[in-house]
Amino acid sequence: MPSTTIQPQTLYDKVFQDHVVHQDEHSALLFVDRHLVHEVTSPQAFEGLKNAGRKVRRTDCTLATVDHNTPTTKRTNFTDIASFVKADQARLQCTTLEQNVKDFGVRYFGLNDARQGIVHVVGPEQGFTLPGTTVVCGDSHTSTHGAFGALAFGIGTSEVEHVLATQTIIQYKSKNMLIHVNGKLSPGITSKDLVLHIIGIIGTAGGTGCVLEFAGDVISDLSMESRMSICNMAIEAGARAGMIAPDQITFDYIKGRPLAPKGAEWEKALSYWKTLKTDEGAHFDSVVEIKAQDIIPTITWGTSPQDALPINGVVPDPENESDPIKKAGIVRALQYMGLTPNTPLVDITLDKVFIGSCTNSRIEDLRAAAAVVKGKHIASTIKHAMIVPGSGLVKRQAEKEGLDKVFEAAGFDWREAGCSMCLGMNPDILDPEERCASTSNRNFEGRQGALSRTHLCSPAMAAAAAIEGHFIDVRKYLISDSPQVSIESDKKLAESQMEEEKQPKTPARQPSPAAEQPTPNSIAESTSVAPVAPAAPAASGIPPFSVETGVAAPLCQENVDTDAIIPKQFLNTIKRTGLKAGLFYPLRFTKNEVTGQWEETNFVLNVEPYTKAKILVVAGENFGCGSSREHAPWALTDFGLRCIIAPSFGDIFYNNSFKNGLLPIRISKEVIIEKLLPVAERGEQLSIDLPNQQILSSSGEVIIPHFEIEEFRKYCLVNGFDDIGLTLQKEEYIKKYEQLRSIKFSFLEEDPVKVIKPVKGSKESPFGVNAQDW
Ligand SMILES: CC(C)[C@H](C(=O)O)[C@@H](O)C(=O)O
Ligand code: SF4
Repeated sequence: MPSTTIQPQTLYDKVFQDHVVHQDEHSALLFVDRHLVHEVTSPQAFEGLKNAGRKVRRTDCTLATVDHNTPTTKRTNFTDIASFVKADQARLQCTTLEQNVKDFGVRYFGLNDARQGIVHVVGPEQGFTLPGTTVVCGDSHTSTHGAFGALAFGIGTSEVEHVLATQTIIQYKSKNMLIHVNGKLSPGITSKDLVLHIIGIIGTAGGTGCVLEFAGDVISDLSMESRMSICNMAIEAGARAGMIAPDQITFDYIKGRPLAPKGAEWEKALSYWKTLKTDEGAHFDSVVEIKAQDIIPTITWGTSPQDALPINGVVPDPENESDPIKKAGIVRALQYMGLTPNTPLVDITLDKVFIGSCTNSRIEDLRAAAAVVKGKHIASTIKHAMIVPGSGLVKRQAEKEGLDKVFEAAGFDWREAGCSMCLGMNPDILDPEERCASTSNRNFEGRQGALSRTHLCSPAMAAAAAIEGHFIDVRKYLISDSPQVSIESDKKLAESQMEEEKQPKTPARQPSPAAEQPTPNSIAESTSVAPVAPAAPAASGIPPFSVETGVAAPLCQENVDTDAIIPKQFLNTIKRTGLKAGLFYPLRFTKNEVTGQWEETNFVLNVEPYTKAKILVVAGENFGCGSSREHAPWALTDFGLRCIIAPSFGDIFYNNSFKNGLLPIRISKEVIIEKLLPVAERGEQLSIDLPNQQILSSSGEVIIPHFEIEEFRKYCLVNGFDDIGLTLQKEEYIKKYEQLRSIKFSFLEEDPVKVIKPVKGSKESPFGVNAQDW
C-alpha cells in the first residue's frame, strides 16, 4: 500500500508541485504564471506562432520590453524606435517586437515608457514577479526572480514559442542543493561579493542539474535587491534556478507595487506565500556551507565567473595547477586578459568602468556606488565610466535622490536604462584589449566587445576602482573618508512609484460555475486525472535523429560558454538560419596584429577532416554554459553538427539542443578521454545510434554500449516531433489547471493589462499601453 505520510518538501518541490498540469513517468508539464519577453530571443518564436496560426494563450501572463540592444543615450528627442535605433539588425529586432506585441496583444513597455528597462529589473519592480510563481523568459538571468521564492529560469526561443502557445513548459525535476550562508557579512561586503565567492568555491558547473536554495542568517538579513543579485548569478553556477524563501522583507517589497495583488486577494496571497519555505527535515541532494566571515571584497581575474578571488589575492600561476586541461585554461585566460601570474589584484589598472546590468543596476546599487564617489573624481586614466540604471523608474528615483548629480560631478556618464555594456549588443562596448571593472555577471571572452577584458565586482568596488584607476579594497575607502548619501528606504521607493501608478482594483477572473473549490494540494492531483484530449497530429518541426555517422572532432576545453559558441554580434537576427559564420568565432578567428584583419586559426573545426564534422567530442565539463541563446544550437547545426558528446552541459543549452535536432550526450570525462577522444584525434568517424543508445566506431565496433537519455526527449528526437504539437494534445489538462488556478491562486488572475493606466504626463502608445512622456 502506498504510504500516506506527507514527506517534508523543499521550497523548490513545493512550487514545482503546485504548477504540475500533467505528470508522466519522466517529465512534467508545468503551468507558467509569468512570461517576460524581450527583443532578442522572441522574433523567431512569434514567427513560429504566426506560421502555425497560433495565438498567445495568456496575454495577461506575458510582459514584454526592449532592453538588450537599445541605445542608452538621451531620449529627449525620441519619436519612435525605428528612428532611434541606428544599427540595422538591432532596429529590426526592436521593430519586430513592437509589431509582434501589437499583433498578439501583449503588454509592452517601450522606450517612451518610464517602466522600460532590463526585463529582470522590470518584472520585480512592477510586482509582476510574485512568490510561488513560475517565471520564465528567453534569457538565462531569469534566475533573478527566484529571490522572491519563485521558480524562475531561462528558456530558449523554441520554449518561448511553446510558452506563448500553451502557457506551459515541459520540465524534468532538478536536484535540490542548499547553499547555507552562516554568520554575518562584515561591513562593506555585499551580496555580489558573496555570490562571486560562492561561485569561486563551487565552480560554474557546481550547480549543474540543481535548483539552488540560498538560506541562512546572512540571506535572511539581505534586502530584496541584494537577494536578486545573488539569484541572478545562480545561472553562473550552472544551476537551473536559484531560490530564496519569501519572508517579511519580500512581502514588504511587493506590497503596493502596481501589479501586486490588492485587498482581500493580498491577504489570500500572503497566507499562501507564508507556506513557501523548506520543511524541517526536507532532503537536499547536496549542501554547501559558506562562512560569511571568510568573505572580503571579491573580483574576477579571468574569463569565467568562477575565476573569483578576494581582493587581497594575486593573479593565479598556472604552474600550480596539475590538471592539464585546467592548466591550459588558465594559460589561455591569462593571455586573453593580458595578466602576469602573481600580480596583486590591487595592481590591476583599468580603462573603463561599467555600473549596470540585471545583477547590479537597482537603486540600492546606485546608492552604494554614489556613497563611494561622492565628493571625488574618477582617475584621469579612466577613459569612460558609465552608470546605466536598470529601468526608467530606477533612473527617475536616483534623480529624485540627486544621485545623478553625484555621479556627474565625479565624472561618470549618466545613461538611460538597458543592458548596455553588460554584453554590448548596443553601441556601448569596450575597444579591443580595454580593461573594465564591471558590475555585470559574465566575464567571458569578447563579452563586452571583441577582445575586451572584463573584471566582475560589486558596485562599490567598481566605483572605488573608477576613482583610483585600479582595483582597491573598498573597505578602506568607505571607512576612511566617504560620506554616505542619504538613503530612502525600499518601502518609500515602492510608494513613490505607486503614487504615479496607483491602480483601481479590477475583479479577479470568474471561476467557471462548475469548478469545485480545490483543497491546498489538489491542483496536481485533479489535473493528473483529467481526460486526455483526442490526439491531434504532432507538428513535425525538427530533423529526426536515428543513426548518424560522421567525422568526430575533438575539443579539449572546459566551460565552453554560449558566448564563445556564438558571440553577441551574431544574435541580432530574426532568423534561425545562417549562423554558421559566427560559430566559435573567438576560437576560429584571430586578429592579425600587423594587418588588423581577422584570420582563421588552427581551431579544430578549421582543419581537415573536421571541417565536415558531424560530431563534437568535448573532453571538458560544462559545455554550453551561460546565456540561453538558442543561436548556439542553431549555429552548431548550421555548421553540420548533429551530436555533441561532453561530460556535462549547461542546462539551457542541453534543452535547446533537443529542440533543434542536435543530440547532446553526457559521458564521463574519463571515458571520453579514454575511448572517444583518441578516435576523434585520429580524424575517424563515429556512429551515434540513438534508438539503441550506443556509440560505435566506423567499423561497427561498439565503443560505448549504453548512454543515458531521457525517454521523452529520445522519443521526440527519433520521430522529429516538436513539443508544441505534443503539448497541445494535453489541452484538457491545461484548461483544467487554469480553472483550478483561477480559484486557488485567484490573486494571480487580475488582468494587469486592464489595470495599467496612463502615468502622469503620459500619452497613449500605439500598443495599447501607456507611454511616459520623456
Ligand atoms: C541575449 C540573451 C539570450 C542572453 C542570455 O540568455 O543571458 C543575454 O541576456 C546574456 O546575458 O548573455
Ligand atoms: S545579463 Fe546583461 S545582457 Fe543579459 S539580461 Fe542581464 S543585463 Fe541584459
